[in-house]
Amino acid sequence: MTLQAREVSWDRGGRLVVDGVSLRPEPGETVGLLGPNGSGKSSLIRLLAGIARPTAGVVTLDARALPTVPRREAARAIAAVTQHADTTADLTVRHIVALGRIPHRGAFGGDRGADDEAVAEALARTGLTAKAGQFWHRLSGGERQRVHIARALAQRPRELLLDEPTNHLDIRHQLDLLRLVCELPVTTIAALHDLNLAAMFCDSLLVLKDGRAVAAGTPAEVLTADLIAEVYEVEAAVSIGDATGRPQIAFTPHRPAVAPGQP
Ligand SMILES: Nc1ncnc2c1ncn2[C@@H]1O[C@H](COP(=O)(O)OP(=O)(O)OP(=O)(O)O)[C@@H](O)[C@H]1O
Repeated sequence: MTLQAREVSWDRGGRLVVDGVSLRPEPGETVGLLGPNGSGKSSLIRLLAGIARPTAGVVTLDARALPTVPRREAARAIAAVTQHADTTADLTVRHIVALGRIPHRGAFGGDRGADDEAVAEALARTGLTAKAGQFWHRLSGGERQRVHIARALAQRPRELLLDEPTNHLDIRHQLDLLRLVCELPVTTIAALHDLNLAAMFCDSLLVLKDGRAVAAGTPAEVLTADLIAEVYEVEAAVSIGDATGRPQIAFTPHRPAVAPGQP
């Protein structure tokens, strides 16, 4: 059992930005959410995180409607790193990562040893151990992004929701982060823009367009040249990598051919 969406819709300001989308990840798998700007990826992540409620359909955690799950239980199970996550307080990296432990604290405090261990592990996994004492305002954009991921990891969630987790990272850190996410025994749903990274690391993909799910399946099933032309309106050649057995996408500078009669 995992976090699932059943036919969820979200009317946001009079427009359906998520329109009847279902998502049923296998426990432990990494799901890539794809789609052009404005297709509803962040909105779906907000619904799955319980930050917003769907106007139709239901998000479930272990088959229970999310609003009926006790707040603390949901906060322990689900960690979300949303877009533009920021912190105004000027804390050190270690303090910010330790905020991920808050859902584990009871009325009489928590297990200090377990907290310290989880924070140290999250810092190490995200390559931030040497930066633990540094203040937030002295970090680069990519380092800040890794701090947010580390905070989510320190929470030791079962379900991890990531909205464009690699957008500020250099290529090494992009690869490191996605490799890490895949190795974690955690169900991860990540909105991604880079189709090659999605193909390389995700177990399955869900493609959104105008709020609707237009394709779902393994990267090889989903990432065809036709689908890329239809959804992103770009021309691409798709091959299967010898070393990876996964699709590799090479884009061309041309616009895809349009059907006769279309503008
Ligand atoms: N606060 C809001 N109120 C009303 N509509 C919104 C709001 N935020 C976003 N939208 C609209 O919802 C739609 C989906 O946006 P969303 O951010 O979910 O897309 P996305 O796929 O994550 O896009 P991107 O790749 O650009 O991050 C867009 O058309 C957007 O204009």
